[in-house]
Amino acid sequence: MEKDADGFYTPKAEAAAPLVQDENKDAKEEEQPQAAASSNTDLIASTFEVTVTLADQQADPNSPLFSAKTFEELGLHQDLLKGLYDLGFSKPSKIQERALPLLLANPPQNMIGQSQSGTGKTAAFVLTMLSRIDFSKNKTQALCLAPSRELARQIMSVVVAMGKFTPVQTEYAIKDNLPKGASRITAHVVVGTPGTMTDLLRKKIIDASDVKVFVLDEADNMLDQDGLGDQTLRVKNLLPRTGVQIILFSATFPDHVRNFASKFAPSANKIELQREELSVEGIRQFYMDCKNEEHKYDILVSLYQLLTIGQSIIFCQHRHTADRISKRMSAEGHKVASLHGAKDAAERDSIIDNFREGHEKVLITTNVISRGIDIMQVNMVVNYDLPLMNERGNQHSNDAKPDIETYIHRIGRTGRFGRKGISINFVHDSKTWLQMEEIEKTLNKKIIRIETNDLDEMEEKMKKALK
Ligand SMILES: Nc1ncnc2c1ncn2[C@@H]1O[C@H](COP(=O)(O)OP(=O)(O)OP(=O)(O)O)[C@@H](O)[C@H]1O
Repeated sequence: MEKDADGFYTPKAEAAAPLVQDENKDAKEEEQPQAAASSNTDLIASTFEVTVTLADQQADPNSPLFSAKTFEELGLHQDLLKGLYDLGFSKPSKIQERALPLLLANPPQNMIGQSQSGTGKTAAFVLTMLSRIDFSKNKTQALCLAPSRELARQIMSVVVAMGKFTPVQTEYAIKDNLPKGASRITAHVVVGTPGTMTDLLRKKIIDASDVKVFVLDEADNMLDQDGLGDQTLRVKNLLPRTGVQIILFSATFPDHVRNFASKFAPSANKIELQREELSVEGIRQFYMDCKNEEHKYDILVSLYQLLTIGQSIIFCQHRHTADRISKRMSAEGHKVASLHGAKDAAERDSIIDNFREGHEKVLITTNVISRGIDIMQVNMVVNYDLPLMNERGNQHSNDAKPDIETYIHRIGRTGRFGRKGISINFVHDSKTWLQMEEIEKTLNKKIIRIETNDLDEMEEKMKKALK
């Protein structure tokens, strides 16, 4: 596929032709000679199944037209293929295989896409944004929203890396990131969080008149009426009424947002996971039976050696818990970092960057980075507090419900793209027991006990799980 006279990268519907031919010619997955030798694509054993429902009910979702075994078949511009190879991507992952032909087809259609954590959803929507931009126009054409600044920054790094060989211009819509006095953003792609994005659109700093792709990453979270739903809807209402392809991606779409998602992205093609398929195979889930709240802290400290073999993320329900245990551990000579939403923007950026670069090995945090964050070296996640539903009063009530979606996202910070990982839940009373049991039941996945008083057994079990 070439750029047309206007400099527009067109993911033409003709891409369908070679797609069918290749599929018939040879069902084998061929190695791409151009692809980087270091590619780790073989790590992704696609054991999970997705259900594809096309907006066009006459079409057969299992047609080879709607699946692509190679990036070349997709008719991606060669500058994007170069970007992919430069990143070491040699062939599409399962979600990319199924989603990209639908996302890139013309005329553009909305998409609601679900696949497990760490399976490559970002590349699917980033390639779509980059493919639809007319680089000859200095106008904003793609917007992407994420629930946290950390995730927005990570998505931006993928846009920049995949677009390395294109003339793409990018800008953030996150707090404290715009140059002072900026009065106009003309970047092709703007990635941000909903509050700041609304602000920039309202003030006409971003002119939305040419926007043709609107992506919500972690879409169930972005649409949740108890959370970011209102702000996200405000952004949508500031975009052109027609001609915008709406793309929603997440590893989870709980029932209470599915309806709203279908209204938000009407007539969307849908890719869905079965509920039993939600948690990733490579993540071994454990629990430790702690005596009480204080014992949880002692156990965490005793785990420190193991936490630092690779990198670990410790999730707490509240900011003050994250601060308290990180201060205490630091005072006792352990090197840990803590990150939560009450820290200022610059500090948040430097904490996550340090962790990403491996300067810190243990990060104590809250749900703020439970979603989307992709750091391959993280091989352990600890639920110091189990995630609980965020209903008013619920967290402290005796029948507080576990937040299954957040649990899936939290443990999904490990076991990325076919790697092995461990998650450990701390339970310490009958309430937390019941909550963990509910998680186990809902996900239909055994959570294995590890003794808190036998460090050797613990280490052995964990090392085995990571093999
Ligand atoms: N085709 C590919 N080949 C090689 N690596 C890939 C490919 N696609 C994605 N990856 C890598 O897999 C990792 C996980 O991808 P990504 O962060 O997009 O997952 P995700 O599905 O968005 O997860 P989450 O639900 O947690 O947000 C990233 O490090 C990415 O670089």
